Amino acid sequence: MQGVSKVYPDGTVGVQELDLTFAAGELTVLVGPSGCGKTTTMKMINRIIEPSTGRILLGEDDVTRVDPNLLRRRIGYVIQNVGLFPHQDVRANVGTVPRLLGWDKKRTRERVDELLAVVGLDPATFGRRYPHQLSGGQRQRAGVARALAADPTVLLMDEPFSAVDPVVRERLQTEFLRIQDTVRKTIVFVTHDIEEAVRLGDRIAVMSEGGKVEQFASPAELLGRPASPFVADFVGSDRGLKRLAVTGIDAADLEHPPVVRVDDDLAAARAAMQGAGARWAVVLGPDDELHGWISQERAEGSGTVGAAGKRMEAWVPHDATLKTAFAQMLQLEAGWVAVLDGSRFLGVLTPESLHAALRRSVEGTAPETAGAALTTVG
Ligand SMILES: Nc1ncnc2c1ncn2[C@@H]1O[C@H](COP(=O)(O)OP(=O)(O)OP(=O)(O)O)[C@@H](O)[C@H]1O
Repeated sequence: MQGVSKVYPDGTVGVQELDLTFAAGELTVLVGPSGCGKTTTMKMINRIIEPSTGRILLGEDDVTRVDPNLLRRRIGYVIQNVGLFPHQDVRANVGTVPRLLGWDKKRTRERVDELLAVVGLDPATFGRRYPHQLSGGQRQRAGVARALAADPTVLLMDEPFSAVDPVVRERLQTEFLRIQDTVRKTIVFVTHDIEEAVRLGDRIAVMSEGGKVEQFASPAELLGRPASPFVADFVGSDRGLKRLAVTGIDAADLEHPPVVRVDDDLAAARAAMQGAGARWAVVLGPDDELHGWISQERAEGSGTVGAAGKRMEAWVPHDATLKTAFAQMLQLEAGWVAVLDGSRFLGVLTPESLHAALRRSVEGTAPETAGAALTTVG
């Protein structure tokens, strides 16, 4: 979108001089308070609303020069409460655009069944049902399948998950992320819910009244470095906590306590802890798999580490987020969690290293300015 404005006939400015680039294959979220122009922005992309000025390019094409009907077949559209046709069954609903495109019956049917399976609706069970015979979550899934039917390059989603309860919403979000992982559409997603924005977005545009973009950034950057008091206020005072959910574990974040083996004797364990100046050591099996841990106290006397050590349940895979690691720590009342690659031990996270990892994530996403470099030192 280049210099796009929308002034409604009554003089209301929906959006003003908007410049935004949506990267191919990414999910971009438009988020902001009610009335800030999110829906106006989205609906100009498929020309449900005509822009007053400016240009909107889809690849090479200026969308204002494309026949709107042809345009909308290239752009899937999912709205709140789905907008499924009430008098058509699920199969007919999902097959809408392929039919418009003149696909034959067999091809349409195959595509519909494939998509229903993708969104987790068994075609045999749900294909012949009408929208009122589905739950809110199932209707939403059918809506997503319909939007994907003709394999559009772009998907517009306007608060698609806001009409269902929080538990169903979270499940739909998880499923949707899985679908996006396989289809990799260019998605513009409108929500007023910052949690949803942070969870789903590759990039997030925070908008304020008049369609002004206050910040356009990755979730981690938005939470770590809000560009203005407006953004800081909008993302919330618990943004530090929210950031845990969007920050992955980096090898450099891990701590490396002394390591002993299950069949080592206790004298060796004592020596390892003394050598490292540590009060405890991680106990590993022969293939570096996590067995547990042993404290200085339990390492007194004679015998093997395996017999004296304690089992350890607190672990996370290396591709988990800091939030998962922190949740494990709290749930198991553990002072640390092990980070594993498959079953292989990589290192541990403690509250201190979690905190350092959060700080690192902010510094890592910051532009390379002299100021940022200075704060990193020390
Ligand atoms: N047809 C219209 N005529 C006049 N003003 C309009 C029209 N449609 C929208 N507006 C105004 O344009 C501004 C932006 O509206 P828009 O629907 O884009 O906001 P939004 O961010 O999507 O809000 P919400 O989160 O409440 O859905 C608002 O002030 C709204 O009142």
